[in-house]
Order: sequence, then C-alpha cells, then structure tokens
Amino acid sequence: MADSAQAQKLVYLVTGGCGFLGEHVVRMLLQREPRLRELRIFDLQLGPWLEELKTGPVQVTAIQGDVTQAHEVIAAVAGAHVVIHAAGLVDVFGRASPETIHEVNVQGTKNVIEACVQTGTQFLVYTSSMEVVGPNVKGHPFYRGNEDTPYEAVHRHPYPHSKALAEQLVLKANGRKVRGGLPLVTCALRPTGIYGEGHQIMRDIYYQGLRLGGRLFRAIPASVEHGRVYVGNVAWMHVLVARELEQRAALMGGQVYFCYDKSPYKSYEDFNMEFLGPCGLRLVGTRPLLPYWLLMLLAALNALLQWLLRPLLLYAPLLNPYTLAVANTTFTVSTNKAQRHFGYEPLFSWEDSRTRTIRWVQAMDGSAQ
Ligand SMILES: NC(=O)c1ccc[n+]([C@@H]2O[C@H](COP(=O)([O-])OP(=O)(O)OC[C@H]3O[C@@H](n4cnc5c(N)ncnc54)[C@H](O)[C@@H]3O)[C@@H](O)[C@H]2O)c1
Ligand SMILES: C[C@@H](CO)CCC[C@@H](C)[C@H]1CC[C@H]2[C@@H]3[C@H](O)C=C4C[C@@H](O)CC[C@]4(C)[C@H]3CC[C@]12C
Repeated sequence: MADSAQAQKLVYLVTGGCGFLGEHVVRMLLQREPRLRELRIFDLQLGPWLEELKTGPVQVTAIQGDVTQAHEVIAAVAGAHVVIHAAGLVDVFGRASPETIHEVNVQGTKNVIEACVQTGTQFLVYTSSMEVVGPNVKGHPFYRGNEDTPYEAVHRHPYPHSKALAEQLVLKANGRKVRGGLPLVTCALRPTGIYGEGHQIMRDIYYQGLRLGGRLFRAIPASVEHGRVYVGNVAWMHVLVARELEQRAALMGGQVYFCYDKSPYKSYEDFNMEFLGPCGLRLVGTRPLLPYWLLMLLAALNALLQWLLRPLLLYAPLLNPYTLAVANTTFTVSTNKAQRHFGYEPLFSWEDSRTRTIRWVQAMDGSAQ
C-alpha cells in the first residue's frame, strides 16, 4: 500500500470525526497521510471548522449521520479503504440513559463492522478506552500495567460496559471475510484519560476554579496515579495504526494497544494543575480537604438528586459515585507494545503537549464561565 503507485489513492472514513479526539485525528491525517485521496468525516453533528479543510488537496467529505442507523453507516463506508471508528457516547455523568449508551457504543460498532463486511472495507481501527480494563468496581489498583497485565475487569457502569462489549466485537471480527473475499483486519486502541486542546472536562474544571475565586480544592490523595495521554499523540497512534495495518496484518490484527506517551504519572488533580496552574488557578491543600467517607456521601447525594430531579431537569455534576471511584483508584500504564508492533514514538514531547494545552486554556474566554 505504501508504494508510489498508490500515492493519493486512499479513502479514509473517521466516525466521530467532529469530536474532541476525532478532530485531532482528522487534522493529523491531513497533515501526515500523503496517500490520502478522500477523507470522509461522519458525525451526528458537523463542526463549522470542516469548511476550512475543504480547500486543500485532499477531498474532504462531511457526512452528517448516526452510527445507530445501519443504512447511513453502509453508505458512508462503501468504497473506503480504512475506517477509524472513534464515534461514541462518552458519558459517565448520567446525562444519557444506559440504553442510549449501549445503542450508540455497541449497536453503532456492530453497524460499522457489518458495513465493512458488506462493502468490502478491509481495515478497521477502533477507539476503545482504558475503561474496558478498569478501574474495576472493587477499586483494585492497576499500577503501570501493560496489555498483558492480569486484572479483574468487572463493569457495572454503562459506559465502560459498552466500550468493553464493543471492543470484543471488533476483535472478534478480525479475520472475517469481507465482500470480495479478503479478510477484515481490526485492532483497538485504548487511550487512558485524554487531555489537550478541546478537552471539555478540563474546560469545565477551569471555569469551576474561576468561579471559586481561582482555587480548586484537593479531593483525591496526591499518591493516586491516574493515566493521561496527550490528544495529539493519541491521534498520531490512530494514523500510524491505520497506515501499518495492511503491511503487518498478521502481527497487528485482533490486537489491543494502550495509548501512551511521556506525560508524567500524577493524580488527576495534580496533573490538571500542570495546565491550570500557569493559567492562574491554585490547588488548595496538600491532602484531601474532606475525608473520603464524606466525599462518598456527597457523591451519593448527587446521584440521588439526579434521580429525583430527572423529571424536571438534568442534574449531572462532575462528582458521582462512579467518577469518584475512577479518580480515586490508581490506573496507569507502562508499555512499549505500540513501539514494538508498529514503530510508534510519541510525536509530541511532554513539554510540547503541556505548552499546547496551556495555550489553549489561556485562550479561553474567562467571562464565559
Ligand atoms: N476523552 C477521553 O478521555 C477518552 C479516553 C478513552 C477513550 N475515549 C474514546 O474516544 C472516542 C472519542 O471520544 P471523545 O472524548 O472525542 O468524545 P466526544 O464526545 O468529543 O466525541 C465523540 C463524537 O462522536 C459523535 N457521536 C456520538 N454519537 C454518535 C452517533 N450516534 N453517530 C455518529 N456520531 C456520534 C459525537 O457527535 C462526537 O463528535 C470515544 O469512542 C471514547 O469512548 C475517550
Ligand atoms: C472527584 C473530583 C474532584 O476533583 C474529580 C472528578 C474527576 C472525574 C470527573 C474524572 C476523573 C477521571 C476521569 C475519567 C478518566 O480520565 C478516563 C476516562 C476514560 C474515557 O474513555 C472517558 C472519560 C473518562 C471516563 C474520564 C471521565 C472523567 C473522570 C471520571
């Protein structure tokens, strides 16, 4: 696929191409995949920024569509060489119903797989999540583990449950014959908590800090490590995997890869301060200001309020029993599988990732809180 006869011949489809990660994948493909002829961007909601991409040498096709609608997915996939399936309903705050999360993340992924099989698309990259592994409901730490580290993955929350089911479907589909008789080659990328330009939760926490007079209050012990990875490096991994999947099908087909880079191991809150600190926020306390049992009580109260208020309004604060458990359980990865299998090295150093993220936070309108 890499020889010059193939120059500018390839058609890629990115589902969820207008989301936080999807936009970075789209821009990275346009910058770093010279063999691209057409880039299709499929999303429920199309971003206005797509317009500026349409003037370049690659044909950019924006498709407004829903992954739960099989016929829309088939139409978008037909004729594509590679599908990067990043669309998903990312909800750990109780905004969407468990049924909707399942429909988008599981049925949507089934539709993408079946569309590849029916139309003859041979290469499928799935954006999975660290959450398919853990943290589990028992709060077991996963300390700098890799893809082979034994861990009891038990999910009760609809989001990780749906991501785990979808990942299994994708991996099981590896080797299925697609239209024309060739085998489908699939693999799954598992980012830890992604950060960088466009990260909505970082934006929310920044505005929360501004509302609190430039302060955030430590809730989680500094010793709890939470895995984070820069969005540009996650996008780069997607581009590389997509590129290498044909040449290294036997090695990479049916495999999972954690997404990693040189971001430091820190607690969720301390890590955020790497960016929010230079933007004027301060994290108050060297230890959690509230005892853990009280935080759990508050989280449970939030869950109760969400349930009580549901007929009237959507109450979905950051703190709930699930987010507290995730933030309070060590989950970090240390692996070089992506480097060994397809030569991945992070494109952005930690210093670059940090600077880019700080610039993005600084550019936010402080009055928009
Ligand atoms: N943000 C993280 O920290 C993180 C970490 C690990 C994995 N992931 C995974 O990465 C992927 C992208 O996440 P993100 O953080 O960019 O989220 P996001 O919400 O910003 O992007 C998801 C995109 O999918 C689209 N989408 C949702 N439902 C759709 C549907 N029915 N049909 C078509 N498009 C639909 C949305 O409109 C959105 O543009 C997801 O699959 C998520 O599970 C995210
Ligand atoms: C207890 C609060 C005090 O400051 C902090 C709450 C923070 C939580 C809202 C976030 C802590 C960890 C985050 C998750 C993690 O980074 C990985 C994820 C995987 C991905 O697939 C989806 C997003 C997320 C679940 C992410 C969501 C927000 C946190 C729970």
